[in-house]
Amino acid sequence: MKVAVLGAAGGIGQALALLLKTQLPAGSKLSLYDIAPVTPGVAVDLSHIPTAVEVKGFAGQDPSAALEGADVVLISAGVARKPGMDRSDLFNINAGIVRNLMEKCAATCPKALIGIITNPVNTTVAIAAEVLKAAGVYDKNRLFGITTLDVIRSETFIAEAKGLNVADVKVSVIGGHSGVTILPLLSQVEGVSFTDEEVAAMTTRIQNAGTEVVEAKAGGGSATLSMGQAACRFGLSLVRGLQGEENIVECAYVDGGSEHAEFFAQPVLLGKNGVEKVLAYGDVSEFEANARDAMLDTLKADITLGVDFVK
Ligand SMILES: NC(=O)c1ccc[n+]([C@@H]2O[C@H](COP(=O)([O-])OP(=O)(O)OC[C@H]3O[C@@H](n4cnc5c(N)ncnc54)[C@H](O)[C@@H]3O)[C@@H](O)[C@H]2O)c1
Ligand SMILES: O=C(O)C[C@H](O)C(=O)O
Repeated sequence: MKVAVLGAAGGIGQALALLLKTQLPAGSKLSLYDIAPVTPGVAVDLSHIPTAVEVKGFAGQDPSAALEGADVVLISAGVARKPGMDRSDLFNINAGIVRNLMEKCAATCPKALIGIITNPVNTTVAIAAEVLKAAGVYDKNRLFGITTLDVIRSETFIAEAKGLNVADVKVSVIGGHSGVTILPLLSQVEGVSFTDEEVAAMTTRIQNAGTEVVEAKAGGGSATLSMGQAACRFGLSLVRGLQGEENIVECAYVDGGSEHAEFFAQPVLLGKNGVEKVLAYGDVSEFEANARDAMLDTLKADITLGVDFVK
């Protein structure tokens, strides 16, 4: 199994690479690419960790060598927010970065499962899809916006608030990955109940958690370590699915035939071809139904921005 990380010298990329080096199955290959010249050095550094995962690093303008034979590609290349910015403010720089990297993926590893981390995810995933379509290699089951950070935040915050063992807390987060498009389905969390006030406050906390980190880092970037963990969890789930393990379910932002929008985050069953089945997200409360319906104009506009950028 070969996993490529694009943006591997960055805050997320290095954390993710470390976790993958220690957690990928024995015999895996880890391929690190970034425009930063330090990237081969990051790979050398990681290669001294005694696990049966081979690491190679590539720098420069062309990621092709890093992508050759990749089964999974995780993309965190791009710029991150500073205080006062929305994720959409990253579009001007990150849209072109994702488009260019996806052109290389389409040419070099068109069958790979591709997970997009680079923000604004609601839009960059649409860009990725359009590039793959233009190259004639689009398979909607192989492209994912990684929204796992919203899931692990929800698990953490709910466990803290309710005094639960976090390992027992399971939460679906649907919609997209920014502001009101992030919708945790608190009504479905087993073994806990929330007052209306708690639901409103917890939903807002989860929606604003990225900003919480951006402000706490005070100009030093956005979430990197928690995102490294989230991307590792998601990447390992993709690998497990590819290896034929059953019942691997993660929430992800996919082109899954949703009635709500062309791309929509919801639980998906993963398998040997990526998305095996898009799962229904189940019954929702009145609060959640209203929040879901209220997000759709924003989400659709985010998607259209990406489609138009490529077309
Ligand atoms: N999906 C999520 O939940 C989530 C969470 C956190 C951050 N993010 C996003 O992830 C992205 C990366 O964040 P970060 O904190 O790692 O930023 P960072 O600045 O620390 O790292 C970004 C890396 O991308 C590299 N890069 C830039 N252009 C490149 C290109 N064309 N090809 C290859 N590499 C390139 C840079 O050299 C840098 O090493 C940001 O857009 C951020 O908003 C997403
Ligand atoms: O908030 C950001 O800009 C980064 C990321 O999307 C996050 O949710 O932490």
